[in-house]
Amino acid sequence: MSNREAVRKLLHLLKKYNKTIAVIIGCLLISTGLSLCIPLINRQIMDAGFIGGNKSLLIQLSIMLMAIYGVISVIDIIKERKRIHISAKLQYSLSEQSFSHLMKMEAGCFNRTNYAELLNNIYADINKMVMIADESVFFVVTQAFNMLGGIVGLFIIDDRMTILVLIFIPVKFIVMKNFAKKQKSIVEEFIISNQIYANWFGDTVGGINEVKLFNIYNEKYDEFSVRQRRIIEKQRQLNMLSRWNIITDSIMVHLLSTVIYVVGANLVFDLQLTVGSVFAFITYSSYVTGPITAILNIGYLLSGIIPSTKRFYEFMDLKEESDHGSLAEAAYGDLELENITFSYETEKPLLKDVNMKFPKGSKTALIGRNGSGKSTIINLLTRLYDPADGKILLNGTDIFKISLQEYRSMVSIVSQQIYLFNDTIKNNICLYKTVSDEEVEIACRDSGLDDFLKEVSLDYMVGQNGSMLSGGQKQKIALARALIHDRPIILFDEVTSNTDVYSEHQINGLLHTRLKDKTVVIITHRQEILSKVDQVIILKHGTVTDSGRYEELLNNNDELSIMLKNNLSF
Ligand SMILES: Nc1ncnc2c1ncn2[C@@H]1O[C@H](COP(=O)(O)OP(=O)(O)OP(=O)(O)O)[C@@H](O)[C@H]1O
Repeated sequence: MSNREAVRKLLHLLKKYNKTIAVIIGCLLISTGLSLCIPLINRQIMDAGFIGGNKSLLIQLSIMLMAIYGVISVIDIIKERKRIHISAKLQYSLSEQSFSHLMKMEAGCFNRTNYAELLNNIYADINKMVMIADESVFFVVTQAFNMLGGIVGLFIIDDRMTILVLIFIPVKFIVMKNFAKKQKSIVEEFIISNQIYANWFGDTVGGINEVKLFNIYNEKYDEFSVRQRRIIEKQRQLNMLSRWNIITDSIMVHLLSTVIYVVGANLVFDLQLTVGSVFAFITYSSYVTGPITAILNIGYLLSGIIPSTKRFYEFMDLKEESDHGSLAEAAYGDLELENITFSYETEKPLLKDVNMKFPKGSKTALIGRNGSGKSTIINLLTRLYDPADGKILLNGTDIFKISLQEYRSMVSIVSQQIYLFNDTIKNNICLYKTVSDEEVEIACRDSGLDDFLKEVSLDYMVGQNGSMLSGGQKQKIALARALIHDRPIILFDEVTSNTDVYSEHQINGLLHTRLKDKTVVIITHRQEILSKVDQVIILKHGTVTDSGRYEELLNNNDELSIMLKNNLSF
């Protein structure tokens, strides 16, 4: 995305608030107009009041000044309320957009990024983008007005000295522009360093147990040190640059004031100018030179906002799950994979022309060596990924013609990689579905979780991703969850890998009792289950090599019989 496009997107964000922005700019123009009168009043206070000895005029003008300051303050409060309102609305709207996009993103988008990096990027980018409603952005709009008023004020006082100020403008502009350019490049490096750190941090915290068990703390510490130092160095450079910016600005302003004092003093001594005029002139000159910094500060500000805007919209452009199906109600029936071709990465084809049929209410076991594509079939059946070619049919209807929500409401998954929310066992089972306690209890009994529930209650908090539970207990919660949601198609992804013989027996029993009418696809190499299912499908390197009833395959498929006889795992 180009800078121009990023600016266009930012302006588009503000479009909704046109009216409020108009009020803010109106307020700023009124207060700028009022402040332009202040130097002239001050000049009168000095010349006619103090030097001329006119006490009553001095009091009147002082009261007038106070009133002007009062009005400016009231206007400022009105303006700030409006501005803060825009800022808060923007923050909510960007957060809301990013959250709903995140929920709809394709599963593949999460393969190369971790949650800490995502959180860091979204949080940092939104905070930066909201700065488009920063006070200084609106302030700059009125600065042209301020400059113009300042130049008029200067000319009113003395046109010769005004030339001095006008010569100063391009000098200051060039110096300040250099600062803005440098800051832009440091900000970009700072953002990249932060992103690298957040990615590394999320990855390291995710692998905290590996760090401990493999004693790699020192190596991780070194990595931390390199990454964190890079960020701190960039931050240091930014702080120093900003300090140099302020110092240079102030030296230049003082230089101009000194020149004005010297030239002004000569004019005062020659009785061509009053003392009050010199002070008013200095104030007006700050009205003219000040905006240069303010305008370039916008460059400063934008140099931070634009990279964040680009990254935010690149994130927003990540592909969402396709959901073009219009069918809001799908009929339960046979599930079929027809000539399915699929790959996670284009250069590495995985599934090649795969055909499978799971008749309504049937039980199918998928077997094959590691990496043969079993879980990938489940990923396609849950529509976490879309096939590159071929069709998946439910009761003869292409599942892509069914709305994603409707299709997903027909499928449950019991996976070895179940994610448990940091909530109670009951809430993890029900997942926002309202069910009676009795139903939950029955599901817990059928899933074999009731043993564990003798030790803890259903209100037991499971910890971050079920960290307070064993692998087997987590899988039983996954099974109870599937039973409670009672969907017609149930996919078991290696659920028996973490279960003991008793639980395996229980799952096998369930398949032929409570789940009797469901279409079940189960990835397992457990013989007790294989021997009872309606069909076993063997996958090898992404293709179906054989299928049939277990006993038939045992007799006809050499590879299977050798492996099972030797009790080798698939
Ligand atoms: N998200 C992914 N992105 C890229 N490649 C992937 C992804 N998930 C799996 N793969 C690759 O696809 C291939 C098939 O993986 P899959 O998980 O389907 O195998 P599997 O048969 O279930 O294996 P296992 O028995 O080890 O669980 C593997 O080579 C794997 O490296």
